[in-house]
Amino acid sequence: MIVLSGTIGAGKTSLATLLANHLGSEAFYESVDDNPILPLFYENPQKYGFLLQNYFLNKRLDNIKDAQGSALNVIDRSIFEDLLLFQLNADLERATQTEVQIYGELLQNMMEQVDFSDDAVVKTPDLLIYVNVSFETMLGRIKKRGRAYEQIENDPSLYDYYKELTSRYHAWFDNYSASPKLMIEGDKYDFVNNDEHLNEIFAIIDDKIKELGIKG
Ligand SMILES: Nc1ncnc2c1ncn2[C@@H]1O[C@H](COP(=O)(O)OP(=O)(O)OP(=O)(O)O)[C@@H](O)[C@H]1O
Repeated sequence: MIVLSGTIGAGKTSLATLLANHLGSEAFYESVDDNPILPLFYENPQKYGFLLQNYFLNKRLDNIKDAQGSALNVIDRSIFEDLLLFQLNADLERATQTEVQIYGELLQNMMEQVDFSDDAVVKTPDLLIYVNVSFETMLGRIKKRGRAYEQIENDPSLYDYYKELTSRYHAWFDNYSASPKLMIEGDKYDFVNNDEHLNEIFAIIDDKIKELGIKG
């Protein structure tokens, strides 16, 4: 299983589709627009933060189970980043540190590999790909995509939230050690609109898959 990671608007969902197509595997998505908690969370993070994390945890585990068929299947967002977002929310007093602790322990427990039979669900990715985009690119994408609850015009406090999120993402990726990892420069390669860039990205990922011996 290949999992994508990166901040809001990094291009994970698009890359998941393109990459799965390229690898002849399947992509699995966390549908953002159907998420009933997300708009509530943006409106009242204190009230809905913990519920949102539990919602995501459940959905991401579903994705991991669904993606078991092939090591080349692609998931559009890793389960590991949620703790980063939740910790940020707690540090901004939109959730409590106790909630983060309980959530973190639950996550750890759920991710533990307890079944060693041949058909056990393998929860750790074969490869994590981080799409690194700058703060400016992130803001541009959020604006262009236009999801109402993500817009800074509707809630100016989101500017600081997004800024802090961007800087924490870099540290998160540096510290990530649950699986092999690869960083892609999302500012440099416009893989959504430029086929040449897309092919360059594919070549980088193909090399890594070969080096790691990942087979479908
Ligand atoms: N654990 C979380 N806690 C709080 N908000 C979250 C969490 N995970 C995702 N979100 C929010 O959900 C929305 C979707 O984020 P996500 O990065 O998964 O998708 P995306 O923005 O469509 O990414 P891409 O454009 O790279 O496909 C964003 O508003 C993000 O802030």
